[in-house]
Amino acid sequence: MENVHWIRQSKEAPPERSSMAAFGSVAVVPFQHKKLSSVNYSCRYFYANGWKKKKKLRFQRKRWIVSSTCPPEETSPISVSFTSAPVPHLSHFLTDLDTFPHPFLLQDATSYRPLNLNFISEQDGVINKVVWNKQEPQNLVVYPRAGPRERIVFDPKSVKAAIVTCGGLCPGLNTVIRELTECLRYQYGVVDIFGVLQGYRGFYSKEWIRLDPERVDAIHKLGGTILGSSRGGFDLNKIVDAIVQRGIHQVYVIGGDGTIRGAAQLSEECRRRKLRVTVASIPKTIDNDIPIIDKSFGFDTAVQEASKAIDAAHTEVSCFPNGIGIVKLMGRNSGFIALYASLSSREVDCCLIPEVPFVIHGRGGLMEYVAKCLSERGKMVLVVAEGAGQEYVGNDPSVEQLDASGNKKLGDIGHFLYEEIESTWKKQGMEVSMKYIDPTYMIRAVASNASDNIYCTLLAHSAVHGAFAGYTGFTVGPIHGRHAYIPMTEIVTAQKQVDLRDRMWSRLVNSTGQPDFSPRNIPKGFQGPCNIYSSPQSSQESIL
Ligand SMILES: Nc1ncnc2c1ncn2[C@@H]1O[C@H](COP(=O)(O)OP(=O)(O)O)[C@@H](O)[C@H]1O
Ligand SMILES: O=P(O)(O)OC[C@H]1O[C@](O)(COP(=O)(O)O)[C@@H](O)[C@@H]1O
Ligand SMILES: [Mg+2]
Repeated sequence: MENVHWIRQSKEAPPERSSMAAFGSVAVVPFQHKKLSSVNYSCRYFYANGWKKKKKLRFQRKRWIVSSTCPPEETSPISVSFTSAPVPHLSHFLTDLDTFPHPFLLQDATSYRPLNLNFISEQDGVINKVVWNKQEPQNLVVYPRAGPRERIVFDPKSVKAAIVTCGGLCPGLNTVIRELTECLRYQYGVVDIFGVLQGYRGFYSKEWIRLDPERVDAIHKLGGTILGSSRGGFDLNKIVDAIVQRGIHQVYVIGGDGTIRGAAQLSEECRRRKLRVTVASIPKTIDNDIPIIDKSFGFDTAVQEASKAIDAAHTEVSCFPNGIGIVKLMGRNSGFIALYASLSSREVDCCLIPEVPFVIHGRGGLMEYVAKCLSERGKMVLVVAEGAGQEYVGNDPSVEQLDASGNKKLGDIGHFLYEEIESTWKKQGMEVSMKYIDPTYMIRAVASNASDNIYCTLLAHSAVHGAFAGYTGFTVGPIHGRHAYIPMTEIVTAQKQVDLRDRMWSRLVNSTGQPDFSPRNIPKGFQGPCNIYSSPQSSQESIL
């Protein structure tokens, strides 16, 4: 049974470049053929007829091969089904949708042209999963692959586009604005490109500005957004009215989860009014909490900047007796920045994130670990995400405080830990050198680094291609490295958080050496935030 191969049999040969979504539910059955063992193929779809080794595969004509060898004991069929992601499209509600050739195809096109004119077909897809267990049935989702289409639904010369940035700052905002403008002008020939100032409220309360390649030429070198941003101010009807009044066809919204919730409503309202308007979003947030996509732009840069703060903390604590450095980083509900910056620096002894509750005092708690670090190394670097340990510092839940966008205002866990650690050791007459670093806005108010710049370029270009293809209510982003169009409604249903079962979190714990401070791991009698002196069992515990 050594040369077992998995063959996906299909009665009808699928047409050239057919989308996997079109195949429906399939059974995968094992097939044995010794000659195949010499053929080097992997987990891709191959069209047997198209293979060079025709002789060897003669018997397999008009069949699809799924993967190479599989363990001999697995012989039962696996059920694999494909569902197409329901990305809204103008053709769903506009019956008279004309199409036009892509400007790349026009002989007189002066715009940028890809050398090989590699257009993306509507049948091309990106699957949501690349790692699977061969014994488990698979329900795969296929998203339309991002990229230029041969036929587009707007005459580029008549298109008016608007760009807006909303929510908190993020490295790369200006690069996205620049590349939207450049792609619209140079790849499609769009002349009327407008920048909406100060976020959503700017649609109806501010003058818009004109954007062109000259104006945006050097902005990718700047932090922030040349358009300005804001929280709050989302007024659906006023915004759509402004879009109609100014004759806008394409709206590009750059923002995070809140912004995309608003953009989904804009797209829906345009559909309801039967407007020939597409709404595209480019997902932004340093928190990296957007689901489905691999990561959000600006995250890499933020991690890089956060690592500098950690380095500074480490230098400080290394030079003073019993140095304890606390670095507070952004991350409202997700601890990705804290996790990745800690992992990259390798000098962090403890990383606290919103996803992991922690006990401070008592056996197995944070203070016990601080004592251990000081006695073993004479120093400690602690990184805390702003959303961690909110049960200790959260405001009165009966009067929940929200910002203008409806986001919960957080208590200051950084200062709380600073004071708690300092006072615990002071009580014992022990000298500790406390250092507190809060680089909050410094990690996001910078220009994007090189890799984020490239990433922003791809996101912006993909968004423009998607809008010209007629998609609306979509977000763009890479899924396992390939850019795809994703319905906004899917993006806003969940927030991505650090998966504690994932090996990345294990790597962090291995790197810091921190124990599990979560309440379930603490012996009874030592739980809760304020039980510092309850049931002391040794002199060591009594100070914790
Ligand atoms: N549920 C929502 N529906 C409509 N608009 C929203 C919603 N949540 C937030 N917004 C708007 O989106 C913009 C940015 O939201 P915010 O949460 O501040 O930042 P981010 O988009 O980065 O998450 C704000 O103008 C806000 O009013
Ligand atoms: O002080 P501000 O501007 O409200 O921003 C603080 C928040 O912005 C963020 O950087 C990103 O949040 P958004 O993605 O919602 O913009 C959070 O990490 C942080 O809590
Ligand atoms: Mg947000």
